[in-house]
Amino acid sequence: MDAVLVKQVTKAFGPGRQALAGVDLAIREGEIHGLLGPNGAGKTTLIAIMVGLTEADAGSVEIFGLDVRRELPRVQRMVNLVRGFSGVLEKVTARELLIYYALLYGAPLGRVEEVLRRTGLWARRDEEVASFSSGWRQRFFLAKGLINRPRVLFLDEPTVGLDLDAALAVRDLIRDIAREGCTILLTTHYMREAEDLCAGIDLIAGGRIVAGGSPQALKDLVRTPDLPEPTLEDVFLALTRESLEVADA
Ligand SMILES: Nc1ncnc2c1ncn2[C@@H]1O[C@H](COP(=O)(O)OP(=O)(O)OP(=O)(O)O)[C@@H](O)[C@H]1O
Repeated sequence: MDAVLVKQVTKAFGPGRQALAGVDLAIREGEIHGLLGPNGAGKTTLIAIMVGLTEADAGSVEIFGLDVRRELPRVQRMVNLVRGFSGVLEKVTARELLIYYALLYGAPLGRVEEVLRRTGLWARRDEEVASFSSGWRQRFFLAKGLINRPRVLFLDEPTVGLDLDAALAVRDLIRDIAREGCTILLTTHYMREAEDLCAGIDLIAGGRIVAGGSPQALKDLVRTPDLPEPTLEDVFLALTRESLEVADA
């Protein structure tokens, strides 16, 4: 069974403001799946629909066979969402905040220690999250994202703004989380990150999926005698620009 199955999802934010124009997407259980696209392509809107924060105008999303619209409370117990650039409360320690989230989700309090250890935050559990550097903050948000043992974790630009070392540490953590069986949908503007982490990638532009497949399969799509060894950046530029030119024509 697919962990996530999206069929013909559309969403408009008013007349002439079509954010998603019939998106199909499938993610296999246990996979780290990339959703890549230029600014305004529809990635965040699609994630919001997949986790039940926003309603699609048409189409359906299933998480492990459960329809997000009809089974929202059950779906929300199975998923979690981590965004880059999230704010945190002042004057509260990592442990205190995680206890709060555990109570909110009805998770056993023992889960707090587990996620603190899992994310390397145990030694800093009694420090204020507001005092953490961006990289440590992002670890905290991953810990928060794991508090309800999600089967699918949505990561919307989880390494945005991090320096290389911090980004690499977060990527390692993402890989470990997937290895433990969690399915992950990742958006990122860093092609290297997508290539390092993702088994499958969908490219979205102008609210439509323009190509999908493994990083290698995507490169094969744009390989030419002039460009015998395309990078994922080449793929991204060629396919997203092409689709936007068609949409503008
Ligand atoms: N709440 C909203 N009201 C009106 N328009 C919106 C709203 N949210 C998104 N949009 C529009 O929908 C389109 C898709 O936006 P979305 O944020 O999903 O793109 P994105 O791919 O996540 O972009 P980025 O890479 O910049 O985060 C954009 O044209 C955006 O302006």
